[in-house]
Amino acid sequence: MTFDRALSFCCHFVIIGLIEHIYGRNFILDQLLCQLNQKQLEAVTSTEGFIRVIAGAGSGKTRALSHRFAFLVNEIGILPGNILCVTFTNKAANEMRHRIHNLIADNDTGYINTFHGFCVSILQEDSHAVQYPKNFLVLDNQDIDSMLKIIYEERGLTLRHKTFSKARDMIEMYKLERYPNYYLDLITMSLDTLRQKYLRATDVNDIIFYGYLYQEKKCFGLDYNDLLKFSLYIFEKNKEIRLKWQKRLEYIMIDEFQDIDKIQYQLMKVLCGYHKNLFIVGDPDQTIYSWRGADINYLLNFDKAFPDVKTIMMNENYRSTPQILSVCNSLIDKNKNRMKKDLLPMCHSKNSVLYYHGDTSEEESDWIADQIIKLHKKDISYKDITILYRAHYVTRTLEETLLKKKIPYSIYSGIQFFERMEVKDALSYLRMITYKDDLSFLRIVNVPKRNIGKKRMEFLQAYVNAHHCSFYEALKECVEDPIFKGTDAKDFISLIDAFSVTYEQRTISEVLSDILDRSGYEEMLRTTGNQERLDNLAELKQAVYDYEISCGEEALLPDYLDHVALFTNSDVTDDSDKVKLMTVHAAKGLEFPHVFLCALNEGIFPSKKTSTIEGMEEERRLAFVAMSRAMKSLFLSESHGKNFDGSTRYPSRFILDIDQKFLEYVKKPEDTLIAETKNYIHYSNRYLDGYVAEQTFQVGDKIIHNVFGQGRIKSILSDRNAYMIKFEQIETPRIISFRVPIKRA
Ligand SMILES: Nc1ncnc2c1ncn2[C@@H]1O[C@H](COP(=O)(O)OP(=O)(O)OP(=O)(O)O)[C@@H](O)[C@H]1O
Repeated sequence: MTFDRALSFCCHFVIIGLIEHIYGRNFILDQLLCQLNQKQLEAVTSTEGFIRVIAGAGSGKTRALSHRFAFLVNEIGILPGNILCVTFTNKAANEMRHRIHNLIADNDTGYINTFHGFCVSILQEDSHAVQYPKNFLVLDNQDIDSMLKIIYEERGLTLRHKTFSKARDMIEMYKLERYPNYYLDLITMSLDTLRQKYLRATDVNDIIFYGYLYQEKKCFGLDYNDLLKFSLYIFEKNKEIRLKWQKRLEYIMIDEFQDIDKIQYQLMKVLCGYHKNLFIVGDPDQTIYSWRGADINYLLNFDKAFPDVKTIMMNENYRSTPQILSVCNSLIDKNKNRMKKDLLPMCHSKNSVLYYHGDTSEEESDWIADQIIKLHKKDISYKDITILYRAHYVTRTLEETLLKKKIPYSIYSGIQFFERMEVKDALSYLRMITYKDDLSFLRIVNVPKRNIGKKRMEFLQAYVNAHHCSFYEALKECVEDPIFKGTDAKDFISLIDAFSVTYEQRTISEVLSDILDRSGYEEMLRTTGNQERLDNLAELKQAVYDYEISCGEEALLPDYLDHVALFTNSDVTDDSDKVKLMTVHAAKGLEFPHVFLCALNEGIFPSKKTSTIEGMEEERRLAFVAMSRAMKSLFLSESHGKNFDGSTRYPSRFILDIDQKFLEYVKKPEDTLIAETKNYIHYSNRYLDGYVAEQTFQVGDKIIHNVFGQGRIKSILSDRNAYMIKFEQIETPRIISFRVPIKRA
């Protein structure tokens, strides 16, 4: 949080206090509730039992959730610590926390977190039930890669066997599908037995998988899957702990319920088992994570799974203009498998949705840039403009154009902020002070250089293996050995030990600045003249400071480290005046005044990886999510040319799906291109799994085939979706798929 924001919070609390003093509590309640429409009001005040809100995009779900929290606290008198509010991302959790802060004027905002983040809270309190220490490590991708490095070196594997990113995916798949009970190995096996299992493995995947489990257990590290599995396991095995959490969580609210997966659903079911107060909000049209296990049926069948469910529908949209909503409604209406609902506009405007077809991608980028310049001339800030796309690779031409036309922009992604070398190093120093774990040790013991190179590390590794201790313990025990003569090992130990003793009495930001200074890390960056890295460290310090302000007294270093391990790049916001570029997935749950959705081409959006009918519907939902982010204006564009694989680029079917009367064509594709596109879509649809071609003819009908000419249907092979046809010009009959167009003769 910036200083300005902190100040505005304080002012807000003072003002609430004053109003309460002058006008009394009912005035505050009226203020709280008068910001809501009828349906929102119903959602906010229906506190008991199982409530499902099916809400359209921009209909104020987030507003309803935050006001409901405030109503429970301010009106009913529930303590914030007895409410759990689950959001989809950390960014959304932060946003919700701020909003609730504003509404309840209380520092304690209870549990507002993602499922993973909430599991960290469970385990911080109860990991003893699985013999894990309270200070377990939450692992992120870089930690996993460091572990893979150790395994690869130990077992002679190379990236040719498997890249780290494929290995990570494989581990996740093994945990979810192949060995769903893997966590029992972590919990019940001794470290030695786990190591034996790893050493006995011969298959590459098994070596990596068991090597990883061994490494995880060795440092008491838990990845995202483990956090959920461990929590569920504890609840299953330990009735007392389960009851404690169930009793504590008097009210549970879950946002973005359309994207919940099986294990999150199981956890939620356990948690609401005592008070039975569960409030869920979701939009079936915004399910975009099926590929990661999300299942829309949990939302649709909620009323069958729980007793006396009250369902509230919210369709009044406060975000977008009527024109934008007509485009969104008309697009999503083309999905067959959906609960029909239209978004109703509450805003007024005359701006049309513009569509531009470029002959080349340069032309498309030029048009976008020119539109941005026009908006900017009308006093619209760059930061109110966002360019969305399906996949990162389309941004190259766009970036070149923005640079050329001197339009400032920032991309939400690339290397993730918390994965940048200097940020990871700084966090490793903090972790070293707190946990003294091997991963952090290996990362920073020789950064900056302390003359502890390969030979000395091998020496330490041998000591660790022989004495079953950590690297840090090994270094401390061997520091007087002649091999460490001429190194800065002693200074390193004094530094870490000194900070370990004092960090609990200091603020995290103080510890961070001090360790970066005294370790010589910042000095190292200064001497190499790396300003960008220094700027990133400054940004990290600001992030730590924001965390301290929003968490109050709870802000301890171990909490911060757990919090930060759950972060992704989309959680870092850049508030400077720049156009934002991001993928549609990253834009989920956000809104922007002016939106450009570019590269709307077949093979890009919908993605060429789409291989099923359901997948195609998910792509359409994704396009719907993209368009429904726009508040005041929406610009759609695409361009002709060739794809990477040499295939022709056609305009996306999603443009054709939209009722053309809702689009204003700035430059329209030629009629022939539109005809070709329709033809392409027609044919490519038939290759999607789940495509059911209809049987349109009966036995005996005379038909004409494009190539074989006239013929007569002899029989219908329903099980194979095909006809047996005797063609006049061919002697023997042929089996012809329903997929192929055949005309009646
Ligand atoms: N009752 C209301 N009156 C006026 N404005 C409202 C009302 N409810 C919500 N809004 C405004 O509408 C916009 C959308 O609200 P919100 O972000 O809560 O929607 P959402 O349902 O969470 O959206 P999505 O699912 O598309 O991410 C916000 O700018 C919000 O301030």
